[in-house]
Amino acid sequence: MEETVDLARIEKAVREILIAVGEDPDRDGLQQTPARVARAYAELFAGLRVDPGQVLSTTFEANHEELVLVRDIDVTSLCEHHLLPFRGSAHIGYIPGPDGRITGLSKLARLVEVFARRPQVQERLTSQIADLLMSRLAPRGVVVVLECEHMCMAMRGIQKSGAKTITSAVRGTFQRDAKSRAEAMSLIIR
Ligand SMILES: Nc1nc2c(ncn2[C@@H]2O[C@H](COP(=O)(O)OP(=O)(O)OP(=O)(O)O)[C@@H](O)[C@H]2O)c(=O)[nH]1
Ligand SMILES: [Zn+2]
Repeated sequence: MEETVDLARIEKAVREILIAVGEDPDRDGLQQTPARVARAYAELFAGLRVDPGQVLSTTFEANHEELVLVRDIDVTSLCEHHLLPFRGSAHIGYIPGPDGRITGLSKLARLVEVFARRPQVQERLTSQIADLLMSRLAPRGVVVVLECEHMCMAMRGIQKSGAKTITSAVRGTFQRDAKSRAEAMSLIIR
């Protein structure tokens, strides 16, 4: 895992892109742009340098063997095909396992951030969240639903703004038991 982002290299590349599209990278408004874009990319791809497992290192005991659901978590990521944003909401639910371990609610949102700040496809982002929760919390089940609009479909190409892509990843009891899956989905899908 690279420890730091090579800012100088991004700067050089962005300057090249500006020239390639017919701009003058030395004109007043663009002089600082390569450096700004480099810093922006360092931020937008910061998740590549974070171990997502660490996010779930704090867990608590609780006598709650029923659904915990955090919905409407803001999610913004960059599609790995065009490096354009896709954004929307993540809904994450789980049923704690027999040993009753739960995690802090904010950690679910932190987990979304770590995986979203990488070049992504929405399907993988969805399943990475579900799989990490399964492996770290050993819950009875996990359900993750993402609803996002992709700028690569809105700003360019087919140019259909407003289209929402919904992806889900269900694990454990939600996969086996249609009733508990339907219950979770009824709370998620409005
Ligand atoms: N499955 C999936 N596809 C995505 C995601 N983000 C972007 N895409 C799609 O990736 C595909 C890339 O297709 P290509 O034909 O290689 O690229 P393109 O010529 O730019 O495609 P168009 O967008 O159709 O113009 C497009 O259909 C995008 O809509 C994602 O998160 N998941
Ligand atoms: Zn795309």
